[in-house]
Amino acid sequence: MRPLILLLALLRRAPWMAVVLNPACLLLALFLGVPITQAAGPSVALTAEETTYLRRLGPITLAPDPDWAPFEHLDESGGITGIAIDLVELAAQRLGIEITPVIARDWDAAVELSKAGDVLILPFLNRTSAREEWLTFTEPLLIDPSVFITREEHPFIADATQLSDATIVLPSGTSMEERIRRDFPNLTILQVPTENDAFQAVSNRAADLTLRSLTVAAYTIRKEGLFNLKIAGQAPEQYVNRLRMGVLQSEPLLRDILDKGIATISPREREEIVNRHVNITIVKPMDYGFILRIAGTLAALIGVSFYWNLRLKKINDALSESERSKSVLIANLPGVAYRCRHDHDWTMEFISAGCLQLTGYRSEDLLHNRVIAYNDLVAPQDREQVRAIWQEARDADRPAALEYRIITADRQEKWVFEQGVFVHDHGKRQVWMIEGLIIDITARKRAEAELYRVSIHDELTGLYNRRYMLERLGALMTEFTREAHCFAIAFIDLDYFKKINDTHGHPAGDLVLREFAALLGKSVRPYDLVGRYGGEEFIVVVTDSHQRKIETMLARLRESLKHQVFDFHGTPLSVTFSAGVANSGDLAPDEGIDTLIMQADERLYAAKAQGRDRVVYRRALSEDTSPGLV
Ligand SMILES: Nc1nc2c(ncn2[C@@H]2O[C@H](COP(=O)(O)OP(=O)(O)OP(=O)(O)O)[C@@H](O)[C@H]2O)c(=O)[nH]1
Repeated sequence: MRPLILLLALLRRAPWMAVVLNPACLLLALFLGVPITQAAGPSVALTAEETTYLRRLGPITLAPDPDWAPFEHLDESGGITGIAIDLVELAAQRLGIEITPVIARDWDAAVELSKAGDVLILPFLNRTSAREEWLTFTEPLLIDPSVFITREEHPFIADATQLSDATIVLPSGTSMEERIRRDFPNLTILQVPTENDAFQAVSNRAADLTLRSLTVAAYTIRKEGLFNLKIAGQAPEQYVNRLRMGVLQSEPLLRDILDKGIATISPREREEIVNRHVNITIVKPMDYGFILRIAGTLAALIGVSFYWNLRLKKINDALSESERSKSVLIANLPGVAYRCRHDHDWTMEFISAGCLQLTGYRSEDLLHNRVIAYNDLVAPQDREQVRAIWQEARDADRPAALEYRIITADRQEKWVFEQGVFVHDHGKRQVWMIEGLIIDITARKRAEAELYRVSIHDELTGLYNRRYMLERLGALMTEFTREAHCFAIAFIDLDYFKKINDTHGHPAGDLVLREFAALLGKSVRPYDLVGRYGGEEFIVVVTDSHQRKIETMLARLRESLKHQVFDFHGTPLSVTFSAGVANSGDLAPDEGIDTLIMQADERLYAAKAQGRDRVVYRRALSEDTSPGLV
């Protein structure tokens, strides 16, 4: 009997001794490094029913295998010892019960005692269906893997099904034999009487391998000095030993009580008990096949990762290059790239650095309207139109392109061209932002304006040219037809102009043309139109014309001209003009601008024919005209 069982038994019979023994045990435990919990009293509370049951049950007997070291075996003094015994004792101590071992001759005898009901418990065995015929099993006291044992020179066993021509040796009467026959039909089975014989058979080459509990193997190799043996591989999961107490089927309550005690044993306590008997550190043998598989997988992973890293690097390089060129492009734009909200302020979320040059404000001044909103930069007269164009683009779901003016920080007006697009969400339901470009087109606008100005003006006199005058006459005619706004035209031609050219040269004629044009310009109201129709012929268009107004204007012109002397390098030059006038109000309904021009032209010729220096209005009037008469 183990000293601990003796001690527990003593305490149960004479509780007063605990007063003396508890401090002594505590000191002893501290000295030996034994966990305090092991010295503590019962830690499982039994129910009244369980206590009554145990009292009625009487001695709790168990029959260990006397020859199954290190789990259960006889020590030198004939007492039973081993891992199983220590685990049972610990559970019993936690339960506060006493378990009495009955030492049988051998394992078979122990089984017979159990089958006969002479002992209540077989302490440490795997559950099998054969054993379940008379036993009920507790939870495992210990879980112990099974391992293949071979001689030193034997290669590591990764998969025992691959072994050929191998003989496996097993002790007879174990639960393992039948399973091995089924799972490893490739192996020849050799049976020997005891556990120890199995190890010896491998050591002395009677068999190639055996399959035993790891704990037993470690213990036996060490104890028997079988150093030509080694643990060569772990058996599959179904060979793991779950070593339990087998309780007579008639005593399920005893099994439940024992389970309560087993549940209190911690993994650390199990490990300490096993080490106390085996004193081994288990170093798992190298599974080269497994390592090769892992190495292969790792190599494949490294290869794949290397490939993807390369691809990623290429993509990143391309992206960086693309980002770089985009940045360079944006930085060198003749304007700005932007992203703004479609709100009243056109709130900028991003605007490139060109902002400063374009607007006189830094990008950060415009971001989120910090200093100024973009809408405030748009020239007030263009704001409505800008908004309308963007709204139209949004409604039609298309990009927008527009030109408008902005007012810069130093109050200059600049023309800009903007092109942008709405950035939608995936469903295109909610508009996010507008993204686009704004470019300074002031220079182009000025060039265009100059081109246009040149295209509609006469170079010598600065008056509108014939093409522009005809264009405007067409527009006035349309307006007249639609809204009856009358207008009158006068063709004015200088008299005997050729003589000036002939007498004083072409430059003298140019001077007269320029000076006369200036005089003509001054004679009309700002909203009347004056142009050079060709050569020395001019045209005046008087809008909202009443006969009186054009008469007054031409009379004033003749009067001015009478006193006007053009100075050509000291040579005084003077000139008169003849004119023919036609009024849109006098046209028949089917007559248009051509008729009006023809009438004015005819009347001009009439004025010439009548002696020049006069104005002819209507045919009726022309009969009355005399030189100088208006
Ligand atoms: N200096 C100058 N002369 C021009 C220009 N354009 C036309 N002329 C001249 O104007 C003159 C027109 O002469 P005519 O058509 O005979 O007319 P006119 O001499 O004024 O005689 P009437 O019109 O009948 O009074 C021509 O000598 C043209 O060469 C111009 O731009 N500069």
